Amino acid sequence: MQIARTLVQLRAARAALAADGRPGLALVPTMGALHEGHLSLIRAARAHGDAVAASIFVNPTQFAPHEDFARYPRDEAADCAMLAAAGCDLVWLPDVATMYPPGDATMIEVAGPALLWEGAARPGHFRGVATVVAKLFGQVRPDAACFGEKDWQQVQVIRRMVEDLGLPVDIIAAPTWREPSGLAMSSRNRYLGARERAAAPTLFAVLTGVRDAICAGAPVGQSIAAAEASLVAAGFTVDYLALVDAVTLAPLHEPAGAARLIAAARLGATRLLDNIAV
Ligand SMILES: Nc1ncnc2c1ncn2[C@@H]1O[C@H](COP(=O)(O)OP(=O)(O)OP(=O)(O)O)[C@@H](O)[C@H]1O
Ligand SMILES: CC(C)(CO)[C@@H](O)C(=O)[O-]
Ligand code: BAL
Repeated sequence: MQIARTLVQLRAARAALAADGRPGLALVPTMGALHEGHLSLIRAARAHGDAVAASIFVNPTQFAPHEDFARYPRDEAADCAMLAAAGCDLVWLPDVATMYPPGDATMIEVAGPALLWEGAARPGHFRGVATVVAKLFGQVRPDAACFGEKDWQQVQVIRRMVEDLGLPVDIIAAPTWREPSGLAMSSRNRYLGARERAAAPTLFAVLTGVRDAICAGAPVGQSIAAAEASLVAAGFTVDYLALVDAVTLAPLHEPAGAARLIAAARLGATRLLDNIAV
């Protein structure tokens, strides 16, 4: 596995892959602190592309000032070992000055699917995500890029940006990788204390319960209100739990077309996301 830390090294590594007869490249953007969910993306990317690159960059512009940028888990050595073992060909490890050079003055603002939910709970978050993903695409020049459905809204925002800007990158969405308890794997799960970890799988259990109730004909508003009450009883603070159009993220009052149940809820200081198809 080649490791690139500068744009010069990245270009050389990219050229070496092409010279090796592997012109197609799929990128898996990450913020590191890797787990099995990330490795499932590497496998999905391998199934699509000739070669696989991963990037690791904890992107400051997608964190608000009060959020966990400074304490976000970082373990580059363990991440690189996991990527190499998973068959990754290239890892891109840029620093902040490479991603945001002096005088940097361009940000990408997606409206539409970025406005509600995570966009409302974390103002500026998707602006940072869209900007860094567009930069990564420009630097790595992948043919495809793979993102996890765990961050459902993020996938829709990136698809919107790629379509609107005409970026030549196929977006692959990979299913959410879960622990046996049902808890969606996430780098932030390592913030959970023992009691919080025991309560965390309730989020997925509650989502599947709401989905089943809605599919059996129960009213959406009533099912969601009952689910929020169950989450609060389990110790969560609910940021949102909503039935939405799977692509536009517009709220739905009854299931129609491709619908998604999305949720963000906090256990202590740890914010968990999850979603399922309805
Ligand atoms: N459990 C999972 N299943 C599938 N994809 C995942 C999972 N967890 C993360 N991903 C995907 O991995 C990519 C990188 O995500 P990131 O590095 O932020 O990890 P994370 O576990 O989502 O961390 P965080 O706790 O910050 O949300 C994203 O496309 C994300 O959706
Ligand atoms: C896509 C991403 C790597 C951009 O920083 C990040 O939002 C993430 O890890 O999901
Ligand atoms: N996986 C989403 C990245 C973030 O929470 O900033």
